Amino acid sequence: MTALIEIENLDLYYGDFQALKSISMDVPEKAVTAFIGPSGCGKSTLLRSLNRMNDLIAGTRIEGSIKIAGEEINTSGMDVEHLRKRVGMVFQQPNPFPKSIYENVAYGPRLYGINQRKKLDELVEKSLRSAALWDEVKDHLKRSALGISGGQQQRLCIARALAVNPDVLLMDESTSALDPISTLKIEELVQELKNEYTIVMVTHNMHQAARVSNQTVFFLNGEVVEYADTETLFSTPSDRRTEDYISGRFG
Ligand SMILES: Nc1ncnc2c1ncn2[C@@H]1O[C@H](COP(=O)(O)OP(=O)(O)OP(=O)(O)O)[C@@H](O)[C@H]1O
Repeated sequence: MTALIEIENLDLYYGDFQALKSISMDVPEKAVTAFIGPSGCGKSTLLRSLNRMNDLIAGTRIEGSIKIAGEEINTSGMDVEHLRKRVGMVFQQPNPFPKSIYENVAYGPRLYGINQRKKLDELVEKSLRSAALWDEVKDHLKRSALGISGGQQQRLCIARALAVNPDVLLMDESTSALDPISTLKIEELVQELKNEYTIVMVTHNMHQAARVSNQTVFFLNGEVVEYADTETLFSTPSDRRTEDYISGRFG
């Protein structure tokens, strides 16, 4: 598989505290990569590094290299707005804007200068279809996004991210606030989306990582302990610490 993201010797500090230690790994294109590990091991920090969301946290210092499609993103010259268009993100809690369903999805395209109604209508429909939400909302696109269920709101947030045509979708525990049926819908959706997008997901749920991902990365104390294809990592882990974690001995 081709690597879309190449991370090399990445160190990240929050003030004096080193949260990521010499991380080197590749993220393959058009596949699902899962980050697992106990609380506080650095999963979300690495995820946020991939679209420079850590820039928003005061006192953060980062060293090392992250290349996306061959382009270094850890440089002062990087256009961060453009990077976040290419690398979209969905969070733990659904966070639709207090606007209509339509306007949530049209927001990004409008920001990037698309104002033609017909073009926006097409983009909204395409994004909602890709997020497996169209059939449920097509007859009330003008209703408030805050009035739909949590699971639908999360799929709306996925549609909003897809509307600006990203290459990468980052998902930070994006199903942990949802009921089992909504979770399953998003897991099925991720299976579809990986045909077109590179997906990186943080999950606390090892069963989810096993069900959904192609590659799994196990983190501990800011380090990558093991990185393998998901089946191998869960069936024959090569590091004792991975084995202890996936068999529930800690974390
Ligand atoms: N804004 C911050 N300022 C200072 N320290 C932070 C900040 N964010 C995270 N940390 C610390 O960095 C370490 C890694 O945190 P991170 O949130 O990346 O872990 P995680 O594996 O995603 O955890 P969880 O599974 O609980 O979300 C933790 O020790 C955390 O306390």
